[in-house]
Amino acid sequence: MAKVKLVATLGPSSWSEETMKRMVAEGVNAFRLNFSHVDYARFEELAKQVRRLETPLRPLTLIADLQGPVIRLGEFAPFQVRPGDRVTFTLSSKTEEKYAVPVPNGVFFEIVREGDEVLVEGGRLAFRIVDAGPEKAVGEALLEGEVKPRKTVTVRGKDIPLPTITEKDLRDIEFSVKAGFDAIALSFVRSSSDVQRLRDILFDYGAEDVKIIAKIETKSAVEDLDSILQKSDAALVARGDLANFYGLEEIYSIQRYIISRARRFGKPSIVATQLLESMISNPLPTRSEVVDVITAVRMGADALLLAGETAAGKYPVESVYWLRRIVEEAEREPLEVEDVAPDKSDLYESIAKGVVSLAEVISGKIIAFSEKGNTARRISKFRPKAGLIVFTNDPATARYVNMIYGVRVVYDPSLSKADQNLFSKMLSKALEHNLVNLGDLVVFTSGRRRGSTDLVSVERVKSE
Ligand SMILES: Nc1ncnc2c1ncn2[C@@H]1O[C@H](COP(=O)(O)OP(=O)(O)OP(=O)(O)O)[C@@H](O)[C@H]1O
Ligand SMILES: CC(=O)C(=O)O
Repeated sequence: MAKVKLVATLGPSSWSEETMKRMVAEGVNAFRLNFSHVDYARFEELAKQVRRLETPLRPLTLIADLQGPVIRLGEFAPFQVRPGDRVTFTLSSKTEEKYAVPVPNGVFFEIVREGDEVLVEGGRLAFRIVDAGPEKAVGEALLEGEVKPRKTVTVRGKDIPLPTITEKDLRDIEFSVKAGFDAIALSFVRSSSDVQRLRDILFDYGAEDVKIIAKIETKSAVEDLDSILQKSDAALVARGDLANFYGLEEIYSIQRYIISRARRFGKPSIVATQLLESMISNPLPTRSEVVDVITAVRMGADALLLAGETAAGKYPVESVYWLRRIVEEAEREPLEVEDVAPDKSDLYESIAKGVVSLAEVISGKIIAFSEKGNTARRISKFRPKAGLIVFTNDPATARYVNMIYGVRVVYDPSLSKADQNLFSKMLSKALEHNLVNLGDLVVFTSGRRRGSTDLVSVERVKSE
């Protein structure tokens, strides 16, 4: 099994139970649903379908990806543009005028200025604005392509001055909590207060166990990254929308920066978008896609996310197959991640580092019990070479640590932190599940108090 976790977006190409089953067999650990295309009845059914496919040793994390504050084009007949062609963005929801593009949101006209670059569909089309007014903006096409209705529109480098959590998002959050989603991916986060706002909303629903994945896709988020990471449970490198703020050539270093900061804070990082883009229509990836996936693994990403490849492509199962195959190849060589030092102010983190060093010195395996996921995060931060087996009695924790690099999860409600024989029980279950072998040395760890990691013990696996 790959150490890097695999996330697949569900969509019309992949949401049959049979296809999902095959994707799980190929190694998918988590499913994402994109709430830009939400259909509550279907999503509720899919959430149930995901639960039917999971087992105590193969939890499946279900992620609700909120739409966030986006502006979409209105209704019009698609048309082709070539560089130099002029189009007029007009404040309306629908138009039949030639070369007119309706934008049904006044906010767009408040922020767009002469000289700005307007991006449609994440930059697939770009227009230089030559004249901007309160209800109209004239743009000159910079790229060739088809302008299509309902696609997203942004102004390069500018945040959209709408609340990060929109009315639609609020409805979607309520739905996700009720439908049993495990994590919410918050789009267009701009500061840690956006994350706190979601935390408060979840608290009001009594859904503190639902995890928050901060999508890093604005310049403000990159600039405020550390405090966002502190407040979030995971970070997602949203390479698609990052290109609204940065040049494509800058994506590599921003991805590396986000992955490395996330690890400093012991939070899982997920790399998304265009990993195997060509597989939307081809059964094989390109050479450069293979290199991109290997690069993300070597940088130390916890998880990789397929989007259009599995949601709307012709080869959803093959895409997962190739992603796993490339990841496994990348994992044959050591990671290129820097050695991080434990945070001196956090004793438990130093103990976790000690556990990893000890396991390495004695060539042992690590078995941890993690109630809320803290022990698993702390240990994984130091990237134990022999991996990490995590037992938990909490299903939310099982599905959270399931997104963390190298973690083999065992959900077992019969275990308890207070049990004097916890370590020996975990050992016999690990043997039963073939996670350890006779003769192996095992380093056990857990915490006596909630949130701590302060018990360590070493044992050799013997037949009982
Ligand atoms: N639930 C869904 N229903 C229908 N189509 C979907 C669904 N989820 C994804 N898709 C399709 O898969 C494509 C890629 O999915 P992805 O989640 O990456 O969307 P995206 O690139 O973020 O685009 P969008 O701007 O539409 O949110 C989408 O553009 C859409 O065509
Ligand atoms: C995944 C996503 O939202 C992005 O890449 O922009």
